[in-house]
Amino acid sequence: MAKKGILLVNLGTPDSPSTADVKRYLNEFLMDPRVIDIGTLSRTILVKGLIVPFRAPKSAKLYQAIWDPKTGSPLLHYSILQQKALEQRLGGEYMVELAMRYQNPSIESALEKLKAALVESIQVIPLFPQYASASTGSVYEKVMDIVGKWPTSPNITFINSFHDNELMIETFADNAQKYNPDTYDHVLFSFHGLPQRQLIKADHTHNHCLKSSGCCETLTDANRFCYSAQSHHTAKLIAEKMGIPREKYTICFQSRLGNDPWVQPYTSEIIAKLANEGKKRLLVFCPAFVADCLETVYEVTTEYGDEFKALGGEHVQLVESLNDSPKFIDALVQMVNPAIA
Ligand SMILES: C=CC1=C(C)c2cc3[nH]c(cc4nc(cc5[nH]c(cc1n2)c(C)c5CCC(=O)O)C(CCC(=O)O)=C4C)c(C)c3C=C
Ligand SMILES: [Fe+2]
Ligand SMILES: [Fe+2]
Repeated sequence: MAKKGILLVNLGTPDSPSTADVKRYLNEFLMDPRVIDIGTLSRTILVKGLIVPFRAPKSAKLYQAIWDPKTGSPLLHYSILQQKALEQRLGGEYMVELAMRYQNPSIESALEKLKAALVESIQVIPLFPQYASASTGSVYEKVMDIVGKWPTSPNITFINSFHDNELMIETFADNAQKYNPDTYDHVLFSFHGLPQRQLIKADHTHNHCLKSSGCCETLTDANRFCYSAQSHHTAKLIAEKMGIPREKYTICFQSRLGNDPWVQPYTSEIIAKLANEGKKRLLVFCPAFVADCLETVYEVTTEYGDEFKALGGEHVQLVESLNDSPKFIDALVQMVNPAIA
């Protein structure tokens, strides 16, 4: 009997932490018009002339700091574990492939494997809990660019977002327990940032995002694709699950690139504010990522940790990501087939 195909897609990572490989990765990533959403000529000048030449050697050093001698990039390592665990949990009826939107394993190669196995259907799961055009939307576009050219169009479906998935929320809450959350002065929910322009573009009502104060902080029917509103919703659900009172946590956005305004508040500014208020210990969740990666292991633990200490703080504790925790694999099983979960 033909198997059902599942394609897990995460963002991407360089093949190695060498400057040449980081350059290739950043070029592919940042030349995506959904990631830097400006005209082609301006994007080419900005990315190839400015960002990549200056950023690649610096980023390569950061990747070298997190690269495991045996398992390589944490993002790829945990993604492979997720793929293997999901395939095992789903059983013989399913074939699970992993791809990265940028670099390797490529979406092309993963789709070719599913096609060669004559799968009866393909379900694509972009591994981004909150919808953004720069992440989920880009995966849709790339998959459809490839599959749309096949002579036989497969039965294909996509998971759009899973910002409120109960098992995902529980996994983050469970992961925090071992740090005794009550012993922290404040909790941060730090999401990957996004240019404000992209929030406005993704507003399908054309009349909602960033139109009034706080409009992107509550999820409603009108802004259901808003990355900020979905992020606020995820944070609220984790906080509720853990019983963290509203005044004890802040939702913020990290990893800003360039000078354009991004979704606010910025994590670095919140860290400085909390240090100035005399807070000593911070517990940080990064619920935009399903796997630990440069943005969690390096940016939060090392960069924000050092910044906080330099301003008088004592400790920044990252709550591990979902990685291959069995409950998160259950969440993926549920997305594929609620009857199995
Ligand atoms: C305009 C720039 C960027 C946008 C928009 C953006 C959106 C976005 N990214 C992720 C997930 C990840 N991003 C990661 C790294 C990363 N992101 C950017 C820039 C934008 N991201 C850069 C330049 C980098 C590289 C790191 C660096 O050079 O400092 C990663 C980690 C990859 C890894 O190998 O570990 C992830 C994951 C999402 C979900 C998103 C939209 C919401
Ligand atoms: Fe990013
Ligand atoms: Fe919004």
